[in-house]
Amino acid sequence: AWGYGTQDGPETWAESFPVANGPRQSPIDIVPTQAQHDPSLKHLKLKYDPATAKGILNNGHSFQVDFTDDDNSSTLAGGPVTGIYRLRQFHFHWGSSDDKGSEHTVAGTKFPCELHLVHWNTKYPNFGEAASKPDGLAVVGVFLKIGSANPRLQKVLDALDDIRSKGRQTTFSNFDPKTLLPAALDFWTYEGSLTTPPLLESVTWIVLKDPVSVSPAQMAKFRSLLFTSEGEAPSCMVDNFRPPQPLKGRKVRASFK
Ligand SMILES: NS(=O)(=O)c1cccc(NC(=O)NCCCCO)c1
Ligand SMILES: [Zn+2]
Repeated sequence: AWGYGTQDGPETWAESFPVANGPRQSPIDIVPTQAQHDPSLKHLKLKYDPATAKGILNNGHSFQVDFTDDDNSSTLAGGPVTGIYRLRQFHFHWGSSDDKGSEHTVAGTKFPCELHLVHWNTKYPNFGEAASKPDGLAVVGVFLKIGSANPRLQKVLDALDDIRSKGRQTTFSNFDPKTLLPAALDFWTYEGSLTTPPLLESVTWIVLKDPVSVSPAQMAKFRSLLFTSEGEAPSCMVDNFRPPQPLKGRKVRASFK
């Protein structure tokens, strides 16, 4: 199976997932001076109901907070997408030290952590179907930058003690992911893919320009998770990020001047 190590990491993924070398792979390096302001882009409309938060899971690659997605209680609309996309889960990618960890980079700058809020297009019957369509998914990316402790992260980080090993999950309720976002929702957008296998080219990426803060102590909590299951030799869950991929002629648009 795939991972982030030397034997199973991003440089090996094309062996099992040839789309890894496809025309619209993610993440990318975002170069602000090359991004074109598109005044026709609508503002992002995010409506999240805290009651849809369901559980938190260590899936062996990251940890994710899952949401019930059987109605339009938690949705994304506007921005670069047409129609309504339902929130499915959010998760993070982070580094072994504060100088790396994000998947997208900004003019070569790496952030210590990146949050992904994953939504699927309700024109399709479910997430699995949507994930195989070119307009099936919309992922909002948020950079985390080292600074003061972020109180909005604390409930998520406090739950990590219960999901230390791969396969562990616990209930996680009454959480509004909107509290994890920066004040301004200015964004860059481009057509890309899942950043992990199966690397499906089905994602409209919406990467927010403004980061939110995370403290070094909070980063240490992310790094206390394990890639491995209980009973296996423990391996710290760190550096679970794919490096930037070739742009291959794609345009990155900016919602702001
Ligand atoms: N990292 S990401 O592009 O936001 C993203 C979003 C939604 C799904 C995925 N990847 C997967 O679901 N891969 C299947 C197995 C992953 C963990 O079990 C990646
Ligand atoms: Zn991700």
